[in-house]
Amino acid sequence: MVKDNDGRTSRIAGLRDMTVEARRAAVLAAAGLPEDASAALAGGGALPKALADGMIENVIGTFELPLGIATNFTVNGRDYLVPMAVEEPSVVAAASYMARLARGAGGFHTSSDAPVMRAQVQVLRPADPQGARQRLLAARDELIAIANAQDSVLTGLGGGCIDIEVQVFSDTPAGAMVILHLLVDVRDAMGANAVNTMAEAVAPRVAEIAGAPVRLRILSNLADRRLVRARVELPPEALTTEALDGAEVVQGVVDAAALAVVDPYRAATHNKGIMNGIDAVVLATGNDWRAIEAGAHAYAARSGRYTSLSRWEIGAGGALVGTLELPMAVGLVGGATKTHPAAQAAVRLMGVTSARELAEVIAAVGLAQNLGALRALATEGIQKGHMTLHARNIAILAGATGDQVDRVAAAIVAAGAVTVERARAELRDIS
Ligand SMILES: CC(C)(COP(=O)([O-])OP(=O)([O-])OC[C@H]1O[C@@H](n2cnc3c(N)ncnc32)[C@H](O)[C@@H]1OP(=O)([O-])[O-])[C@@H](O)C(=O)NCCC(=O)NCCSC(=O)C[C@@](C)(O)CC(=O)[O-]
Ligand SMILES: NC(=O)C1=CN([C@@H]2O[C@H](COP(=O)(O)OP(=O)(O)OC[C@H]3O[C@@H](n4cnc5c(N)ncnc54)[C@H](OP(=O)(O)O)[C@@H]3O)[C@@H](O)[C@H]2O)C=CC1
Repeated sequence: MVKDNDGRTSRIAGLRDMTVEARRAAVLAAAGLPEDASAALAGGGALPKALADGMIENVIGTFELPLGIATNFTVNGRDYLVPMAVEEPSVVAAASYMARLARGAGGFHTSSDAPVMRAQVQVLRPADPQGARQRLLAARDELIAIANAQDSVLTGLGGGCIDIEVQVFSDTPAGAMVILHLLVDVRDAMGANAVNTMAEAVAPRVAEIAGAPVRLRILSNLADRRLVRARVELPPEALTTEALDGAEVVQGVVDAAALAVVDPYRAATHNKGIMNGIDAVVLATGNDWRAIEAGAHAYAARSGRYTSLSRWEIGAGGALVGTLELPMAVGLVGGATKTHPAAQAAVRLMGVTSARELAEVIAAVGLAQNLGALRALATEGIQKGHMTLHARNIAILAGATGDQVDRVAAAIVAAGAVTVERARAELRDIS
């Protein structure tokens, strides 16, 4: 077992072949977590009804998803076991596989901006939009002070409103508008509530200064001051398959990725593959996946044309170099991150101690997921690996239970017919 310098390891041989209980125990042991984290990760009532009732409205129960662990991740020289809540087969396997390949080449390298969010305050139809803009910019210090008076906890932690920006839209369907942005360092929070409070607090003074009414006061999910970046570099040998040498696979990945740069139809699917990994970790850690999705796709369209969030190039020595950059507004406090017991246990399992560290690991998972799909698409095609794992779902749909599931799944994969009809026939044969 390779261990990193924290004594934690993300490499657990044979994990896939264990029972669910044995896997959970192995994962907790590898993460150095005590047994008491086990119940929260096991599901089956880990989110008490009373707690759920306090989280949203009109609660009638809880809804569960499988929680899997992506293995093999090394990010900036540190090992991470990554919790992923997702319903789609082959996502966890593909991420783990690509992380295993990356691990042999130094793993993933990441960086991130300070956790700065934007809140927007919309001023409607000022008589003098440019004059209003300049008056607001001149009142920068006063507006920052009003904003920061709202959250002494945040400012005490070194965060708070750090700047303002003002933009004029002289022609909208509702006339001219001046939009003030508050730029707020939200530290370890996702930050929506924190910045919304500030936006509402500055609004009356903004209206006074601009000489016109204010309407919207809300954060922007295009968190482009809070970007995260991940990079991986794989020598061609790492990508060699039975049928293709490494250089061919590298070229195949680069070719496949190029279409997503220029074609929105392909970019949507390519980015969906990235979000397969990102959303699963965002969800497992109790974060707001709609916010992450909105930010990612708005960032992908920032030039006016929707494009790929990642880039794949051929670097020195024929290495495959992959890079990903996107907004990542995730937190370790606030929202469900501190109330949901499984989310808290997932964060402990990862061993992240800041929102930025969490964001960076998530970006590494997104890049690994993207490579998993591209490698499969550039070589054997997506159906082989994906459908093999999907076969278990099909077996269950056909009515298989217990050990019938694996037997039926193996039979329909061997027959090359991963369909419910074939699974029913196989089930009849073994019953
Ligand atoms: C599925 C694999 C990994 C099989 O690939 P394989 O070559 O059969 O795998 P393997 O059995 O040789 O195992 C290699 C490693 O993969 C992992 N692995 C392998 N199997 C398991 C498993 N059952 N449970 C847990 N981990 C698994 C595991 O890490 C293992 O190493 P180990 O740690 O064992 O030494 C491969 O075919 C693959 O990566 N396929 C791509 C799958 C994928 O991308 N799925 C996403 C869903 S499709 C989609 O929604 C997005 C898409 C595709 O449209 C995006 C786009 O178009 O860009
Ligand atoms: N468009 C969108 O995306 C929207 C999203 N939301 C929701 O907002 C929620 C997230 O808002 P968020 O502001 O993060 O949540 P919270 O308001 O729950 O948490 C943030 C607060 O936690 C306190 N805090 C304690 N320790 C820290 C620390 N280390 N770093 C930062 N803050 C700390 C701060 O002050 P204090 O203790 O004084 O509160 C801070 O204001 C999510 O549930 C999201 O779904 C809401 C509206 C819109």
